[in-house]
Amino acid sequence: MELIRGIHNIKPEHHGSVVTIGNFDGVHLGHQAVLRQVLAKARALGLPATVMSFEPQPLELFAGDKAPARLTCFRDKYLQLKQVGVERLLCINFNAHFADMSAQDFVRRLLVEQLGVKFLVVGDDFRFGKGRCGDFAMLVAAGKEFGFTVVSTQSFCVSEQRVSSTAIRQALVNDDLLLAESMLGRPYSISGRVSHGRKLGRTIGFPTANVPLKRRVSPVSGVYAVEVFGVEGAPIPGVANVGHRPTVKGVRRQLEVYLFDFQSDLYGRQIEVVLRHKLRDEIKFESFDALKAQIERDAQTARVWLSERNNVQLRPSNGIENQ
Ligand SMILES: Cc1cc2nc3c(=O)[nH]c(=O)nc-3n(C[C@H](O)[C@H](O)[C@H](O)COP(=O)(O)O)c2cc1C
Ligand SMILES: Nc1ncnc2c1ncn2[C@@H]1O[C@H](COP(=O)(O)OP(=O)(O)OP(=O)(O)O)[C@@H](O)[C@H]1O
Repeated sequence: MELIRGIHNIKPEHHGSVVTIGNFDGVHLGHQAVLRQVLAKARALGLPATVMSFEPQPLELFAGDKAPARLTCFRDKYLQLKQVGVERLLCINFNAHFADMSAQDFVRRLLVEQLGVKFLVVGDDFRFGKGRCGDFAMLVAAGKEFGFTVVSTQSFCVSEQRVSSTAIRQALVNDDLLLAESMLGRPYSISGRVSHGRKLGRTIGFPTANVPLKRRVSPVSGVYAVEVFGVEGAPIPGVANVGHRPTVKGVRRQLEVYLFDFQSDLYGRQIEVVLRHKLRDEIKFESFDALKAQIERDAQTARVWLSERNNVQLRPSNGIENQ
């Protein structure tokens, strides 16, 4: 998949495309349905399937700290879009200058002159341009004038609820990991590179791999039974905390994971931590010893939960129990 970083990097050879526009945070099942539509049309027209997305997301510019939590960082979004077969990702730096572009300029300069869009797929509630003045009707009218087709997406629902990044964030805040999974089409996970921590964990028998969340606001917090991918062929079970570690006066929020029965060095490795089950909220303990005792209990509960889950999954589906 070709990544075009910014409008200034759109080249004449990028002219002529089938485009969809949005944040695509999480690349959930609703997004995937839209992308299938885009890919099918792109194949039929012999043009590249192109996603236009924004970094930061518009609300991250407008609302700052009050912006909704992010389901995926840009790296994961890139990989997920690539995996579904998108050929081009145009990532627009959503800054004050871009936000100031009029709806007319967005259509004429960007969509028509630079991208030469031939077919556009957007939600019928899509708004764009300075002051969110542009809407679906305006795109349809512009399509007639400049010779491109605009279609709206059909709502993709799970259990009669429209799948959206917002609904998934809400499910995660409610600790409903299974509902989030049913809308994402995969379990919720956090990926990142393991960095050096304060190395206090190992002094209490729980060395942890730290994954900084950087500027990303996480929709989850607390202690989870997890499985870690990307280290060995098979996932490694463990227990993780997402939070700012009030007991040790931690400042920044991060993900810390203790992998069961695992000794090797993970520093610098890119890992994916799949959250399987929430155990509890993060709390401030009176002492480091009390924290240690609780982490021991957390680890034990996580081990039991994960092994029971695996036993259920290994059980034959014809109802005959293993002896
Ligand atoms: C399973 C688990 C649960 C944790 N729960 C809490 C908690 O409730 N409160 C807290 O302040 N820190 C919690 N922590 C974070 C510890 O404070 C942290 O792992 C320890 O200080 C080691 O930090 P280090 O990686 O910088 O060495 C937890 C860590 C793990 C692995
Ligand atoms: N469930 C869905 N069914 C059909 N189209 C969808 C669905 N969810 C999103 N889309 C469409 O996918 C494109 C990108 O969506 P975008 O990421 O902006 O919205 P979203 O997932 O609904 O997020 P939010 O909850 O933040 O509004 C848009 O054209 C949007 O209309």
